[in-house]
Amino acid sequence: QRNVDELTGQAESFITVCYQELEKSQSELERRLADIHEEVILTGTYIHTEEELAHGARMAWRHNSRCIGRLFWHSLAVIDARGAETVEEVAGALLRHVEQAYNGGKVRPVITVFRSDEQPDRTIRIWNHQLIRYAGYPGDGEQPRAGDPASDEFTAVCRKLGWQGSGGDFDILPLVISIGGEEPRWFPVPPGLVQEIPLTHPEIGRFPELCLRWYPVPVVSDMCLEIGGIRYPAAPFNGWYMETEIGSRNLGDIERYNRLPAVADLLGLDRSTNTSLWKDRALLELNRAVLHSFKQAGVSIVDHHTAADQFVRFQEQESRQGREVSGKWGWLIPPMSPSSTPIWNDNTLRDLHLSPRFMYQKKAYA
Ligand code: HEM
Ligand SMILES: N/C(=N/c1cccc(CO[C@@H]2CCNC2)c1)c1cccs1
Repeated sequence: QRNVDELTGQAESFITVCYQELEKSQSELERRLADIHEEVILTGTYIHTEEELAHGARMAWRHNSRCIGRLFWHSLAVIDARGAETVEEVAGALLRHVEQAYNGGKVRPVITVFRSDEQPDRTIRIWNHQLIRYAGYPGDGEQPRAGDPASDEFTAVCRKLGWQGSGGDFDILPLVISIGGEEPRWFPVPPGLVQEIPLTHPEIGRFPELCLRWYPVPVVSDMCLEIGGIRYPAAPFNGWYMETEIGSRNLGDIERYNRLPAVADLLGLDRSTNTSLWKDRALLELNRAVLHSFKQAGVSIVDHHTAADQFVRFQEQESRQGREVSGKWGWLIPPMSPSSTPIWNDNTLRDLHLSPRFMYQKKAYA
């Protein structure tokens, strides 16, 4: 009985706000609430309409306290894939998501929502952290490591399932999907689907000697979307990149590709002392190379200053709508030159833990 009351309460809160924002009438709201109440009593759950699913997903983005890119929350394209039954159908939907999101370089924010987790034996899980990501190879005593250390564990799972990579720094991992307790199935990403971007620099002609590249679209695929008490454990979503994610973190972090020394050496910087600020100069040129290369390739990307300004516009927009903004300062400030952005001095940010929301969930493997 508790679950029925808890679910009914969560449904009521969501539907009330959702129908208000969609400017539906009071009678339509009351009818929907009565129908849901009956459905929950009869079946123990309830099914979202396409409209409720779409607006709920947009609200979950708008609510996320860690996201700097929320100005465009209203434009999220929502693909309803709750009817996908087999792993083959799921894999097909994921490949279509990547294509739709890339959109020839004019990246579109898209989310694909698969069925909710009512029936455990039919629950779909995507084992990838992101649909497109590079493999990681720890190497052994003799062999040097290769690829993205963040992918080492998942890459080992893929190899155990029979997938083979080239062992290089930029092998694109397969899609790994499971349904209920079944063994996961893996599907290679077709080579032509991902137009990777080789990194060049606007002034440093020898930059390509670093042999660096990155994929155009980040599609996070391991978070759970919760709307009005209903959980969707497979709901991959993408936006476009902010350049520092690639330049400062993915390629810059010591425990990731750790390329700052190589960039500094190419620049002929003095790495024998911190006071030359060689790491800072390497970070700057690496981030400039990322922006330059994406622009050259005609692929959407945002720099951290523009993204911060857009976040301030989002705060103003939300204030006009009479909504408080949920924010986590430590996540919203960019990893490069944070104090030069307007977010730095914002001491009003609070994490409001709003729902609908995106949640972390137990890894599908290990
Ligand atoms: C449109 C362009 C977008 C940009 C530039 C952007 C930027 C970012 C950045 C830089 C982060 C921090 C990531 C990190 O430090 O690892 C973030 C976090 C996040 N974003 Fe956005 N975002 C965008 C769109 C979206 C969309 C479309 C969604 C979902 C519908 C979304 C949901 C989230 C969530 C859930 C997090 C927190 C992830 C976590 O806790 O690990 N974002 N965003
Ligand atoms: N630009 C982006 N960046 C990210 C947004 C959310 C999560 C991530 C990756 O998160 C990892 C876990 C915490 N940091 C790295 C990256 C987007 C991905 C999907 C929509 S926008």
